[in-house]
Amino acid sequence: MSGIRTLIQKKVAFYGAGSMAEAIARGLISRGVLSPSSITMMNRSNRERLQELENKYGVITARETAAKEDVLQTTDVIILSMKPKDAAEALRYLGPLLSPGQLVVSVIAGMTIETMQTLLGKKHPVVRTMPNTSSTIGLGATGIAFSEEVSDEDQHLVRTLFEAVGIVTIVDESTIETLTGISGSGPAYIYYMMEAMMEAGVRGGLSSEQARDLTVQTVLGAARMVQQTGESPQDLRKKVTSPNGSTEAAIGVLAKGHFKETVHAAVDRCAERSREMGNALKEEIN
Ligand SMILES: NC(=O)C1=CN([C@@H]2O[C@H](COP(=O)(O)OP(=O)(O)OC[C@H]3O[C@@H](n4cnc5c(N)ncnc54)[C@H](O)[C@@H]3O)[C@@H](O)[C@H]2O)C=CC1
Ligand SMILES: O=C(O)[C@@H]1CCC=N1
Repeated sequence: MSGIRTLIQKKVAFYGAGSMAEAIARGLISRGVLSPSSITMMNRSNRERLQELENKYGVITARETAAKEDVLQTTDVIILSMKPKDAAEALRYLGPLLSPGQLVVSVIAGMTIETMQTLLGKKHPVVRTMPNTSSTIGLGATGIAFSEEVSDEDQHLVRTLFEAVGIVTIVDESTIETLTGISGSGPAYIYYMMEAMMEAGVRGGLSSEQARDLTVQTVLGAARMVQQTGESPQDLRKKVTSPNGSTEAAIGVLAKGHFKETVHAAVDRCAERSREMGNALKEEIN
């Protein structure tokens, strides 16, 4: 891959090698933003998983403690991509290894910039992001909040990294939990809706393949309609809904089941849960 020109000439390490790390790494590689040889992935102890990532994407992996330590000491951008419960230990370990030129980027739900810097033991430049798994295919949606210490150049770098795998919005840190409730966790709500539509299709006599194809195309088409026509979902919904017709009947059932209120409550609960996870991490400081 060394002959391929890539957009960013920086080394990036994923500290945590699960689904989110894979989604971003895969997106960055397939979009030609980073070469696989610029990416190092590491996890706590699952060597088979690292072998799988090496085989699939040609990335470098760090398995032994000394190799991991070397990566964490020398890589330009370290992407924290472990679960919140593992973050405190990892950040405490990382802090003393970091030198000033390195940038720490977190995708961890709930963990605040303040908590990150406290656990690192210094006011190191850190970035709090909330991406989603659609980054895998370049259709991610990522919210980003920077600590004061992040230089303009590094802000640009992080933006470029995440824009390569979807859209980016820079937000005030205070809104990132709500953003998690919309776009971070949002794909799961849409999948849940799709599961229900497919099940209903099969119950009504469609084959599972038909139900799947029709549901997928319907979700895709609806999202594209909002994007490409510029019309609001409400106006587009009205165009589907003939007076006294079948759609109106269906929407009536959803409204009776408090569909909108349920979605609002789900988003609120997601944001609240992110805050709870953040608070649990904060408590680990003392
Ligand atoms: N999955 C998703 O849709 C999204 C996840 N996130 C965030 O991404 C983070 C990771 O989530 P997933 O990828 O779903 O989790 P996962 O469980 O698939 O992956 C976590 C990885 O972290 C590694 N790890 C744990 N402790 C470690 C340590 N001390 N040193 C090195 N590696 C360590 C594990 O071995 C594993 O490879 C979470 O904090 C989550 O909040 C953010 C946005 C979306
Ligand atoms: O479920 C979670 O906690 C993570 C954060 C956003 C999506 N997945």
